Amino acid sequence: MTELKNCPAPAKLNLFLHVTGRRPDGYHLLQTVFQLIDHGDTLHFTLRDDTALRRVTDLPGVPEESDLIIRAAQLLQAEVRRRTGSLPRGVDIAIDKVLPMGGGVGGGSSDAATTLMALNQLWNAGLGKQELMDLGLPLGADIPFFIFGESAFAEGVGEALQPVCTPDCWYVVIEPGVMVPTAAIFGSEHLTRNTPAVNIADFSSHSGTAGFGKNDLQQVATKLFPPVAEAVEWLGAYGDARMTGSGACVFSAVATEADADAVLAKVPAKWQAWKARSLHHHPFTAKL
Ligand SMILES: C[C@@](CO)(OP(=O)(O)O)[C@H](O)COP(=O)(O)OP(=O)(O)OC[C@H]1O[C@@H](n2ccc(N)nc2=O)[C@H](O)[C@@H]1O
Ligand SMILES: Nc1ncnc2c1ncn2[C@@H]1O[C@H](COP(=O)(O)OP(=O)(O)O)[C@@H](O)[C@H]1O
Repeated sequence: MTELKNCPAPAKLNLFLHVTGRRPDGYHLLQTVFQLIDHGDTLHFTLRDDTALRRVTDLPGVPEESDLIIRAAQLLQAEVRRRTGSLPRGVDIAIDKVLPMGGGVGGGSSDAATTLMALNQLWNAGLGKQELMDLGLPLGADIPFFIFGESAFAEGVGEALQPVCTPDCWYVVIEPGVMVPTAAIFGSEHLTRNTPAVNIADFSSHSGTAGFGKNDLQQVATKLFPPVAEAVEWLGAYGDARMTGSGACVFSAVATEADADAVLAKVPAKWQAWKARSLHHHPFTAKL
């Protein structure tokens, strides 16, 4: 095999996100439910004759060397060399970028996770799922989840994962048109960091699960970025609207695709908005 085309990198939504404490290194301890959705980027991998790792698609604002796709590929290439003594062949990586950057839908992390899974196969590297998850974690806390490959209840910084049953539904997602820097939200003096711990059964036994808990990062993000507050208020007229991750995207669950279309038809033109269906499993791990 010399190429892997059309590899999906789906987005996630954080159905709730509680900040329960802080690690000694300053990183925040979270509890969250990650929901996979059927909207995302698509990556294409082609082996090269040398050992270079190249992104062949321009991504405005993200230099090639800092792209999580390239950094993930470098990590795995080095790991394969450590294990086998030889460097695997280089790769050209193309990306159809759909997901908003800094949107809280995990685009960069999902791209990196798909890269690790695709190159593990293309290079016959033979790493197990947990090994790939461990390799990805230092690059981004959401990467292990995407490799885990199913909707999950997460703790720690997001790396301690348990599968969880989530509702089959559609989501309307609004992009409020601002990029929210994750570090600024976690660094805010106004962030509450002591939400009492819940357990997976509390989430699972909640009937309207999309409305369980809250997003502790939302209060800070809406103060710093008024367009996020505006989107929460607007979408709130159609259901329980909340922010995903550290923002900026805002989502609400609806029962059917027709319901999603009805809300989308009314979204003010100044915002990008889209619909997505909940997924139980990652569409790429299912293919592997
Ligand atoms: C908030 C979440 C929820 O899914 O998602 P996104 O909104 O990014 O999608 C993640 O925990 C995002 O984790 P990760 O992707 O690793 O965050 P980064 O952007 O690398 O973090 C930027 C900075 O935020 C702070 N940070 C991040 C995560 C965390 N649990 N505690 C922190 O204190 C750290 O100062 C870190 O240096
Ligand atoms: N392949 C990539 N796609 C998106 N962002 C990337 C990528 N590689 C690096 N980044 C950087 O990571 C940051 C966070 O991106 P992203 O994962 O899309 O947002 P979020 O963590 O809010 O869901 C971006 O602002 C960008 O600078």
